[in-house]
Amino acid sequence: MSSSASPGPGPSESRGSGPSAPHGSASPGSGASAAAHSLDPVPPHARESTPGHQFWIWSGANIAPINWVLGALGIKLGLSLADTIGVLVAGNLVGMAVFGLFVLMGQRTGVTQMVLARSAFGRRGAYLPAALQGVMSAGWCAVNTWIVLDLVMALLGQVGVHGGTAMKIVVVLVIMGLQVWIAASGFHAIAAFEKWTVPVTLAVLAAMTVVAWTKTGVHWDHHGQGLAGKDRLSAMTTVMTAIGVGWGITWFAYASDYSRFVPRDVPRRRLYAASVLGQFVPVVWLGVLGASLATVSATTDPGKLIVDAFGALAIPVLLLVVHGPIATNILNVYSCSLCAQTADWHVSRKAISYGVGVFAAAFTILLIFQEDFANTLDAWLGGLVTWVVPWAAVMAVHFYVVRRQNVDIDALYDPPGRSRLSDFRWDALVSFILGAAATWSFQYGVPKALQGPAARALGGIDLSWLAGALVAGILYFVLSSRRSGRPRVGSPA
Ligand SMILES: Nc1ccnc(=O)[nH]1
Repeated sequence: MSSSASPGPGPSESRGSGPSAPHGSASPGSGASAAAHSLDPVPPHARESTPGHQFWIWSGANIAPINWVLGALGIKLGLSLADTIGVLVAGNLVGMAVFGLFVLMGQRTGVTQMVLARSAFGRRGAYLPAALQGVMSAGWCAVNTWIVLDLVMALLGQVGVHGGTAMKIVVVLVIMGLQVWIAASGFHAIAAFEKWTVPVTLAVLAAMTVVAWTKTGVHWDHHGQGLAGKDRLSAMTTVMTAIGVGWGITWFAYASDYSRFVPRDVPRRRLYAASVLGQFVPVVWLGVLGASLATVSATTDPGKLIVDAFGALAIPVLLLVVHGPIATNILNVYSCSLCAQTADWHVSRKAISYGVGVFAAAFTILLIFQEDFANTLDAWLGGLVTWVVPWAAVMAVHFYVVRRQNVDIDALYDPPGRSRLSDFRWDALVSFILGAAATWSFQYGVPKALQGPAARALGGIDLSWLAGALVAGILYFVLSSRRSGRPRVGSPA
């Protein structure tokens, strides 16, 4: 086993600052400023995270109302409750199992997910996934904030505080300010926030669930629109892409940004289990809660149904609802700032975080005036799966099959133009682009633009994630082995 996967005495070793030192310019590998530290491999002495932290981070990221809203999607598309729950459980089992593989990349290398992408895509080729991931995480920041607004207003109304659009905008600004502030403080602030707040939130969620399942009259035998044959398969596969497998997939591009703080001697199995369960438990729990409540009322938000059934929960539910976007978006803002640095944007991580906040606040306010909820949401999720799937397939094949987990860490930080990696690695870029085309062709989303020709030919069955993963993964394997023969362990990649 080569030692090349350990950070070694890289540039960060001599800096001695914490992993989130925020000042100055980001010039990874220059050795000149503490700022680059947020992108550099995390040195062994700064790796203090545990599987427990990772569990709370990933649970926090998913104990959010967006998950019950999405759980209701299957019911809205006419599926029975049993089919909806089946898709949620099976899809997330598969999606999260693969998510765990991306978590392990970070522990092994100490490197962020998008810097790792340089290994496959090239020093400048990685600008493409980094830019996409940057836009996606900033977009999430807006979507997660927007999705709770109506509910926050309804709950505030319950406790006697009433207001209109102006008050919604105030709520956006307060939530955005909080989340950007925590994210700008860095990984330790994020880990501490999740560790202290998530257990409380889980308790509220448990109380909500008891009320939901005893007092609201859930129809456990809900048959939906009695879909059968192709119609049923079409709706099930659409839900699978959006929130079954698709949900785990949307998190692949974040995994290593947090697991890089876990020491290498922590057993991989424990880290894998903690991270995968941290995602799986709240996603499926909230999804099932949302789906079951959608059988009571297709139009009323589940949080509102619960408060209507049990008014005393109004304040705890309000806290849970406001906590949701904050716990998720601190990850989005933090990972977004790492993306900007990966694209050699020489601005401090803190400045980027505040910039993301301003952009996301503006975008959230724009969404307030957007009417078509389901369309907007499915378009957003479908669009993500289109690029994350082929990127992830290339990365997984590159890291686990081609490089056999041995990536030359120092080479990742060579300056652009003079990198031991090529600037652009076309085998990865071509596989990525053709994989994205395949994903889109096989997609059958809610909006027309996300209904590709292959999916239409199949009568509306959505196999996008599978098609994209196979095309990008197999193509990358073939191209990369043709180019270099069998790659030598430990050679720059
Ligand atoms: N599913 C998600 C992936 C990434 N960020 C989010 O906020 N949500």
